[in-house]
Amino acid sequence: MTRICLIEDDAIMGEALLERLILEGFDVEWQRTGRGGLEMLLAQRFDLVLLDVSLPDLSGIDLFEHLRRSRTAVPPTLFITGYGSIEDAVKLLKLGAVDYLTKPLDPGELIGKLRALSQSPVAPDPSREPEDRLGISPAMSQIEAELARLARHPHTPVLICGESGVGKEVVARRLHRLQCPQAPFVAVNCAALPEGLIEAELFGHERGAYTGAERRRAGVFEQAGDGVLFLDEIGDMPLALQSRLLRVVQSRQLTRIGGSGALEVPARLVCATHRDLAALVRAGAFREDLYYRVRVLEIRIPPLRERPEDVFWLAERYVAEHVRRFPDECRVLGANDRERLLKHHWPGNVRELQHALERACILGRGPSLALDLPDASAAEQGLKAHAQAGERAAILAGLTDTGFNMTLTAERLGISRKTLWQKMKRYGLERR
Ligand SMILES: Nc1ncnc2c1ncn2[C@@H]1O[C@H](COP(=O)(O)OP(=O)(O)OP(=O)(O)O)[C@@H](O)[C@H]1O
Repeated sequence: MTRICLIEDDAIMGEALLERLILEGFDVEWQRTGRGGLEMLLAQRFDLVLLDVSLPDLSGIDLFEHLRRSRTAVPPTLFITGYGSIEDAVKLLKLGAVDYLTKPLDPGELIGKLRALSQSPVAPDPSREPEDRLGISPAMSQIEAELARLARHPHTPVLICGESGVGKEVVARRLHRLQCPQAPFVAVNCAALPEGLIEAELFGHERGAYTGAERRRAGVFEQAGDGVLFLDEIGDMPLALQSRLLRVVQSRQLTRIGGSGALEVPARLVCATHRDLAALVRAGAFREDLYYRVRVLEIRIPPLRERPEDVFWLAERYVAEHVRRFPDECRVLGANDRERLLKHHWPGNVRELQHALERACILGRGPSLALDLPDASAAEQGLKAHAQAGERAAILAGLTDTGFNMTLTAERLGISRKTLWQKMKRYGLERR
C-alpha cells in the first residue's frame, strides 16, 4: 500500500484530504506543522509526500530544502500552493519537486497524480542500485568479494573513498543489503547540512534542549537502529563535532543534546569521502584519532576511467533500462558510441555516464543514440576550460560577497543550494 505523508495546516482541508486519501486506499500520516512533518519524514519511510507550501512555522519550501540537504533519497513530493504562489511552485520544480497543484484543489486531479506517481516505475530514486553486480572489472569484483567479508563483521566502521560519482553510496547500500537488509539504512550528507543543524541531526535532542526544540527528536544514529548509518562527505564534518563523533564511535553510546542518559548505538557506521583524509589530518582539519577509527576497514573505488570494462557494461545496462521502460524506443550501443565512451575521461564518473546515456537514449532516433560527449579536440577542450573558469570565478565572487553563505549565494546565482555545493566541490571552493 502506498504510504503518504500529508503536511497541511488547515484543519478542514487536512481532514477532507485524509478521509479521501484513505478511501482511495492510501496509507496516510497527517501532520499540521512544517516541523512536525519534517520530523516525521526524517524518522519514517514514505512513498510520497503531499506538502502545503504555506505552513505557519516552517514553509514547505524550507522543509523540502532541508530534507534534500540532509537526505540523499527524498520521496517524490507533490506540492499544494495557493493562487499567486506559482513562482514558488516553479522554484520547487527546479529544486526537485515532482509536481504541484493549486488551491482550490481538484480532488480527481490530485488522486490521478498520486496514483500515477505511486505506480510510476520511473519515480525518481537516486538511491537505486543494480540488483546483481557492481561492475565486471577486476577492481569492482574484488570490492564485491570484500563486501561479503565485511558484512560478517557488522560492528566495525568502514570508510569508502573515491572521486565524486564513482558509486560510494551504491557500495554502502550493497554492504547494508548483505549485512542486514531488514534493518534501516540512513544516509546523511555532512557537507550539505548547515553547521547549526548537524549536531541535532546526528545525535538528536531532548524536548526543550534549546529554543525551538519543542519535542524530543531522535538523531540519525538512533534512526539507524541496528542497521547502517552512512555518513557521506565525512571530511567536511566540522572539527568541533569530530570529537563528539569519535566518542560515540568508541563507546557505541550517545547522549542526546540536553539529555543525560546514554543510549546504546548498535548501528554500523559507514563513512565516505572524495577527499584525501590523510591530507586533511596533516592540515589539521580532520582529527587523527577519528581518522584511524573510521578507516579500520577501507574500500577504495577507482575512478571510472581506470576501469573501461565497467564503462561498456554500465552503458549497456543504461541502454537496456531505457528499452525496458520504453519498449517502442529500441536503442543500441554502436561501435562508434563505444569508441567515444572509451575516449572520454569521465570526470563525473558513473553519475556522468548515467546522465549521458539517459540523454542519449531520450534524444536518439531509431536504434541510434544521440551521444553528446565533448570531443577531445584541443579547441573544444580549451573552450570548455574557459567556460568552467568563468563559472568558477562567478561562484567564488558570489561566495566571497556573501561571506560564504551558501543559501544566499545559491539564490543570487539562481541555482539550488545542492547544485552550488556540487559545483563548489568540483572547483575546489571549500567552505571556510
Ligand atoms: N556500480 C554501479 N552500477 C550502477 N549504477 C551505479 C554504480 N555506481 C554508481 N552508480 C550510479 O551513479 C550515481 C552516483 O553514485 P553514488 O551516489 O553512489 O556515487 P558517490 O560516489 O556516492 O557520489 P558523491 O561523491 O557525489 O556522493 C548514482 O545514480 C548511482 O546509481
